[in-house]
Amino acid sequence: MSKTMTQVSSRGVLSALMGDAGWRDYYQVTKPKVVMLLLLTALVGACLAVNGLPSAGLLLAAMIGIGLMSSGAAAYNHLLDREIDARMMRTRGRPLVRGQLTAMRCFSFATLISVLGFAVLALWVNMLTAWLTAVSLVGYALIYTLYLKRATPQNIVIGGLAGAAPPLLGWTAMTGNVDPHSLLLVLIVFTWTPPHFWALAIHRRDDYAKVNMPMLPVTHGVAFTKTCILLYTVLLGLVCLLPYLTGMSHELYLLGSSLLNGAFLYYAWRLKFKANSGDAMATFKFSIVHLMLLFIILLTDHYLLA
Ligand code: HEM
Ligand SMILES: CC(C)=CCC/C(C)=C/CC/C(C)=C/COP(=O)(O)OP(=O)(O)O
Repeated sequence: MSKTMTQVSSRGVLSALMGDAGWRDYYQVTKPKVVMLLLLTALVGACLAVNGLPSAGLLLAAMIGIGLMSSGAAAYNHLLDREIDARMMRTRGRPLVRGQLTAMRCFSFATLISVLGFAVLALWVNMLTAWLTAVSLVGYALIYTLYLKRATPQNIVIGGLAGAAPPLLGWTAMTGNVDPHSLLLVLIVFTWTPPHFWALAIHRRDDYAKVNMPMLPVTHGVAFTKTCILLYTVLLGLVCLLPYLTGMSHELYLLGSSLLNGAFLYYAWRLKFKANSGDAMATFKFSIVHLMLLFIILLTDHYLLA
């Protein structure tokens, strides 16, 4: 059957826009698994901000806006890191390194979805959330990626604030203001980030050393980094008590978070004192399960016991 003019022309426009890149290349630069966990924390922040169920339309708009801007931040990170990504084992298969996606197309894509996300938040959520999300995007894509990451071993402690913002963004999307309880959720993710990343950084120490990236295992050694992971994991356990102690969460959360933090502490202790070769990556992978389950327990506790 002959193709209609519209099919040919629309396909022509699409291929002109995408070039050699397939949709998978654009999808990959958004760091989808990271953004999905970020959105889970934003969803929980939104649900804990209200009694009962949040407005479905408002929640949908917030998730779309925050998701688009987080994806845009990740795409800018791929663009700005493409030179070092080409030299590291872990990242050398990325779309811009392979040449599947050009820098200009990645920049255009990142800008398009970031602007779209800001517009959704500004038009259908509120300006506070739109601006807070924009600040998080700049914090991660520029301040962390372009400066902190290359400047100091404390890069991810400070840069972690951007990735810890989503629970606050979900909360302000529902209420239009910054509640102290929402900052507790930010503090949990902020405290979780160093053990999360430093475990991976231990495993990838040689990669980061090769590109002169001042990650803690490179600047201060693996033993010191393991001690910092253990100390931050203890701190995380204490910080996770705050939602219960302030009355935001209840016994179900206290039990669940204590079990999860006990497990995280075991991983961090084993990494420090009884490490085998795969323990750093096992700790990194557990950190992701830990944060996901922690926020699911926060949500369950809110609806079962609030
Ligand atoms: C400055 C803060 C952070 C740093 C430096 C960091 C670092 C990293 C790195 C280097 C990876 C491996 C990525 C890869 O090899 O493709 C990773 C994976 C991941 N991170 Fe983080 N992270 C941070 C914050 C967060 C936050 C806040 C979340 C979610 C709330 C998160 C969730 C994840 C997830 C789900 C993965 C697995 C991605 C995959 O398997 O594709 N990270 N992180
Ligand atoms: C709007 C908003 C909430 C923005 C922040 C969202 C965001 C995408 C956070 C990403 C956290 C993360 C995986 C950082 C790793 O960057 P890296 O450059 O150290 O990792 P890489 O070497 O794997 O690229």
